[in-house]
Parts: sequence; structure tokens; C-alpha cells
Amino acid sequence: MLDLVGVHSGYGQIPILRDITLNVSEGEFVGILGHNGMGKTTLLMTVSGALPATDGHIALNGKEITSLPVHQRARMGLGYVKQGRRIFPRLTVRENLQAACLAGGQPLTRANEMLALFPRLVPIVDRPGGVLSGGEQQILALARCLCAAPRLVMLDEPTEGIQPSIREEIVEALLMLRNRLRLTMLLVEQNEAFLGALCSRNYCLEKGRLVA
Ligand SMILES: Nc1ncnc2c1ncn2[C@@H]1O[C@H](COP(=O)(O)OP(=O)(O)OP(=O)(O)O)[C@@H](O)[C@H]1O
Repeated sequence: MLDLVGVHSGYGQIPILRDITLNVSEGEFVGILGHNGMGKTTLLMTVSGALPATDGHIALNGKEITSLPVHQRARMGLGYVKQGRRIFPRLTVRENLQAACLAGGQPLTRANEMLALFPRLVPIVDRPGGVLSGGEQQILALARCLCAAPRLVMLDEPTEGIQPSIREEIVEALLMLRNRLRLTMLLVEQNEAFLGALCSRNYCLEKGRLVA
């Protein structure tokens, strides 16, 4: 479903990713494990189109997307939950979801479908995003991404700053999505146990290179 071949990228003259080749098959959950600063976010930004690949090829469902802008990749089914969740702090949970439906060209009723999928959000649906706990924000960020009906979701460090009990809830939510929606996921994390609970395969990223 997602194929990277010999991808390089970086920031201006600073090379970060070197010769990244990886693939994620449809329905598969694949992890990228790496410590701080190894290039995990850079990798997801490059796949999303926020950062250009300086060499190599990226294909989604067999179609070359290497030069496509972010919004076209998103329209082709690529979802991206950024590190730090980035939810709108002044909008309520419902408004956050509705804004994502509009941005993704989906009917507003899809927000209700997301609430049915994530019951934890129901009692807090009228609360501003900015007052939610880290775990609630992460679940909202995931639900918000799904409003655009992606087929492949990239998650950047979903357990960052989240207590273990909520971490387990996020694992359950992701397993539920795999079973119910047959979603495909590319997860980047520092938490090996979290990836172990979810992913059929893990790659390890070290100093911008995949080492396993
Ligand atoms: N805008 C930028 N300009 C220049 N260098 C950057 C920029 N953003 C990140 N870097 C550098 O790129 C390297 C990889 O950063 P990246 O954020 O991809 O790592 P990461 O594995 O996601 O780390 P973390 O787990 O801390 O989020 C780091 O050395 C970082 O300092």
C-alpha cells in the first residue's frame, strides 16, 4: 500500500533521512522505532508531503506520490496524526471533529460516527480541546484524523507524555480500528512495548537510516 524506495530528505542543506526503503501492506500495522532526533518525524513529514524528498520514490497504492502536495496525498487516503496532537484548543471536541470532516470533504454526520467509535469522547463532546488531558487529546486527534476517511494512518509518538493506563486504552482503540475499519497504520514511537502490542513488523531508525 505504501512503498518507499531509496528516499532521502532533510531541511535545506541539512540531510537527515538517508536511503530509506520500506513498505507497508494493506491492513498491516508497521512500527518505526527510534530514539529522540533519529528522524522519525522527518520520515512522516516526508511521506505526508510536508517535506520534499530530495531523492528516491514514494508510492501509495502503486501510484507515485513523491512530488504531490500534502492535500493531494491526503485526498488519496493518507492520514497523519502529528506529534503533540495539534488539536484546536478553543474549539470543542465536536467542533474539532466537524472541522476535520469539512477539511476532508466528508459530511458532518461523520463526526457522530467517530463519537460512536470512541465512546470516551461522548461525555466531553462540548469541552474545549485545550482543557482535555493528554490521553483524551490523543484519542481526539486520532478521531479527527479518521473524519477524513483515510485508508493509511501515520501516527507520530501517540504515547508521548501519556500514563500507562491510557496507553493501554490507545492500544485497544487502535486494535479496534484494525478489526472494524481494516485500517493500515505506520506508527513511529520510542516505546518498544507499545509497538510490540500492535505491530506485525518494526523497523528501527538510527541517525536517519533504517537499521532493521
Ligand atoms: N526544521 C528543522 N531544521 C533543521 N533540522 C531539523 C528541523 N527539524 C528537525 N531537525 C533535525 O532533524 C533531526 C531529526 O529530527 P526528527 O524530529 O525527525 O526526530 P525524531 O526521531 O522525530 O525525534 P523526537 O522523538 O525527539 O521527536 C534532528 O537532528 C533534528 O534536530
